[in-house]
Amino acid sequence: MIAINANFIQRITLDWNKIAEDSYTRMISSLQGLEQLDFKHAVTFFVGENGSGKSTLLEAIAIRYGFNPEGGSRNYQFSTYDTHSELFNGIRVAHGVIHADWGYFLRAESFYNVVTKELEYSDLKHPSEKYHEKSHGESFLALAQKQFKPNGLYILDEPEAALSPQRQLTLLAEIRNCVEAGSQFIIVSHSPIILGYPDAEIFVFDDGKVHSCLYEETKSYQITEMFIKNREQILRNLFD
Ligand SMILES: Nc1ncnc2c1ncn2[C@@H]1O[C@H](COP(=O)(O)OP(=O)(O)OP(=O)(O)O)[C@@H](O)[C@H]1O
Repeated sequence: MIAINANFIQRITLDWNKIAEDSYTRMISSLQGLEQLDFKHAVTFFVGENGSGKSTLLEAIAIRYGFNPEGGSRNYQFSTYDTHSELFNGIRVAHGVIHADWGYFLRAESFYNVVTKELEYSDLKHPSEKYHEKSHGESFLALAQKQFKPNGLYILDEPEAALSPQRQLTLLAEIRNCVEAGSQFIIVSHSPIILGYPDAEIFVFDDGKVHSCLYEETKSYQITEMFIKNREQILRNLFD
């Protein structure tokens, strides 16, 4: 039986002719040979070393899909500090037959600005959730729980940054509920807990290319496992 791909974003293609010659994105080795990426699973992860280009590509996809570079729903239009790359100029998104009812771009790094905007956008009909009156992790999870809806497209950049391991598990359950209700997620993560989501495709941005790998092959899994099993020896080697 052929599985039907019900994703809202099914494929991205990258036309480097549309990217400026002096763009720093041309220097990111994992992206240099990238022409196409297929999204066949409801949950796709981008993993890899710091600086390997994950957020640059995630952000370009989000902007091309119509999200504000700093995050929020597609209704959010603001800019606190313009740092996004022009990679989105070269991106083409192949949409599925069905369009998403809702969507949210959630970034750990600009979360403060988004919840400040949520307060500014609030009115009597749409009261603020007052995220600033909660802790970082409480507010991050509360925002996710409020915004995750059926048939939505969710782009998350390092959602674990604010979350305790316990709350990362809660986030996994929220993602599961949402996926079962027809949603799609594209997530950058370093967390061995978040990456443990079943039936996901994991794209690694290391070794000068973007390529698929298994959960157990990720550095996040391997280094965490090695550390927990050999903590004393690893620390001795590290400190000596
Ligand atoms: N505004 C910018 N100007 C110049 N170079 C940039 C800019 N933003 C990012 N870079 C460079 O692009 C590369 C990829 O950055 P990116 O943020 O995509 O990495 P990442 O894989 O998401 O890393 P991390 O895991 O640390 O978040 C890095 O080497 C970074 O220094």
